[in-house]
Amino acid sequence: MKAENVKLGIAPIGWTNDDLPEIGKENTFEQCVSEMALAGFTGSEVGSKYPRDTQILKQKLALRGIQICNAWFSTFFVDGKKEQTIKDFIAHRDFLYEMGAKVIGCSEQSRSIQGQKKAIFKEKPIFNEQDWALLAEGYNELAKLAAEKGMKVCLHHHMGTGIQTPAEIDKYMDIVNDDVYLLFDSGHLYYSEGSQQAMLDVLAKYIDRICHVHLKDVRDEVVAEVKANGLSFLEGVVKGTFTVPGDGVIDFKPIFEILDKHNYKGWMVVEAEQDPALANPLEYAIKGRQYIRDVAGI
Ligand SMILES: O=C1C[C@@H](O)[C@H](O)[C@@H](O)C1=O
Ligand SMILES: [Co+2]
Repeated sequence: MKAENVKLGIAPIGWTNDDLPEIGKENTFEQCVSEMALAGFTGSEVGSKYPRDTQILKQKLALRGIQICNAWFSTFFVDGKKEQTIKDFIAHRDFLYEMGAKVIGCSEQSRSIQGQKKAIFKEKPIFNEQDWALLAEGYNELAKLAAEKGMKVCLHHHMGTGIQTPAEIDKYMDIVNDDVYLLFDSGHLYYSEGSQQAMLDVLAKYIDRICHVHLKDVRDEVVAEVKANGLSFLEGVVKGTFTVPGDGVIDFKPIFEILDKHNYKGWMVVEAEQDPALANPLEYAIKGRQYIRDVAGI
């Protein structure tokens, strides 16, 4: 890949999982960002242990050569919580802007089961036409608010949410304005479809509307167990559904090729939530970084 186009980050979720705070609670913020730098990354998303004071956070990150490139934001438009979502979004946007990020990765969490004890392959929400209209109206407004600061809004398709499958991504991309973007997460698409090709098709189809990338690998045998036993998303995470690129079933070479061919400019963020007691975060960060060096040439 062309090194001048792409920056490499890693998410703190491999050290401490904010969806399951028990996982990695012993890992400190300082350890996390120091190990990110040690493994060769220059960017990070934001975890709950990060200082919220932007001056303090900037100083601690600058010491390690790390920049903030994005932070997760939950939206609740389909639940009818537009006013609160917009208010919270503006505060989140201003924090990220102050930190120098250019994109805001959002996920529609109305009726999401990703944090619940429900079978991830059986009980996800399905949006109706009225839900989709609320979603489009909300995301079109977020895009305008982001543009006020020269930033972009992208939606994170996610297991257990109303926008998980390629058909749901198509619907979303169809009904929002062109200035609303997509966050491509390899792990969530592969997990949902069980198919490398389906994942690549989404990437190729929307490459010009993708402004942020999460690199997540998947362990097929854990997905099979999740399916067979009706496990929840988080039960799967604890068992090791996800891992760093190169350690699971996904071949990232064609992903890098599509991104490179279309001159993708932005961040690729390794995001591999698993139990840090079983998968040492520094060791796995180094493993993921080496794989990217070997396969993407950056
Ligand atoms: O981007 C992400 C953020 C996490 O909180 C989430 O559950 C994870 O799977 C993900 O892709
Ligand atoms: Co992700």
